[in-house]
Amino acid sequence: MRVGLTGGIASGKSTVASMLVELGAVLIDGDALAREVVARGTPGLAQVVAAFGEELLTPEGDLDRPALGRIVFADEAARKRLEAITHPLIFERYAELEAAAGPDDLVVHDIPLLAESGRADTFDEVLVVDVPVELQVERMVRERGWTREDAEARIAAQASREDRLAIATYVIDNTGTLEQLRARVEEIHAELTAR
Ligand SMILES: CC(C)(COP(=O)(O)OP(=O)(O)OC[C@H]1O[C@@H](n2cnc3c(N)ncnc32)[C@H](O)[C@@H]1O)[C@@H](O)C(=O)NCCC(=O)NCCS
Ligand SMILES: Nc1ncnc2c1ncn2[C@@H]1O[C@H](COP(=O)(O)OP(=O)(O)OP(=O)(O)O)[C@@H](O)[C@H]1O
Repeated sequence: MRVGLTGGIASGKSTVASMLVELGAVLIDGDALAREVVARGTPGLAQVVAAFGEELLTPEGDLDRPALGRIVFADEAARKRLEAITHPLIFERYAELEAAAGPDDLVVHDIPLLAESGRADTFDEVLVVDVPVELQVERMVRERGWTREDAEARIAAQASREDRLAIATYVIDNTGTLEQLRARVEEIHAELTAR
C-alpha cells in the first residue's frame, strides 16, 4: 500500500513518520530527497547554481540553504524556478525508492508539498497532519529559533490548511500531546494493515 503523508511546516509530519516506521512502515522522506538531489557535486546543484548564482555555494561547495531560503521564500517567481529544477528530480527518486520496496510493505511517502503537487490521487490513502497556523508558528519560534517573520513567510509559501484537509483520507489532529498523537497513529496503522 502507498500512503502519502503531508502537513504544513512544523505540523508534526516527521514525528508521525517515525512513529509509523517504529510500527514497521517503510518511509520515503521528501525533505531528505530534496537535500540529496542538490548535494555537493550533483547535476541538481549545478542547475541551481546556474539559475541562482555561484554566491549560493559555500567555500566547501555545498548549497548555502539559508541563503537560498531567504531568496525563494521572499519571491514566488524565484521559488517556482527552484521547484522547476528540484521537483522532477525529487519525484524521480521517490519512484526509484518505491520500486525497491517489497510488495507487502506499507510505504509511507512524507511529501511536504503533496497538496500543492496535484499528485494526491496517486496514493491509496493520504494522511494529513493538521494543526492551526498559530501552533506551527509557535513551534518554529520556540523549538527551532526561527523569527516569527521567517516562520510566516514559509507558511505563506504553502497550501492553506483547508487545501490540505481537502485531500485527506485520514486527518491526524496534532494539537494534543505526543501520547495522544501516538494513539491516533497506532489506530490508523492498525486500520491500514488490517486490509
Ligand atoms: C529553499 C531551501 C534550500 C531551504 O532549505 P532549508 O534547509 O531552510 O529547508 P528544508 O529544505 O529543510 O525544508 C523545511 C521545510 O520547508 C518547507 N519548504 C521547503 N521547500 C518549500 C517550497 N518550495 N515551498 C513551500 N514550502 C517549502 C517544507 O515544509 C519543508 O519541510 C529548500 O527548502 C529547498 O531546496 N526547497 C525546494 C525543494 C522543495 O520543494 N522541497 C520540499 C519537499 S519536496
Ligand atoms: N504533539 C506534540 N506536542 C509537542 N511537540 C510536538 C508535537 N508534535 C510535534 N512536536 C514538535 O514540534 C516540532 C515539529 O515537529 P516535526 O519535526 O515532526 O514537524 P514536521 O512537520 O516534520 O516539520 P518540517 O515541515 O519542518 O519537516 C518538533 O520539534 C516536534 O518535536
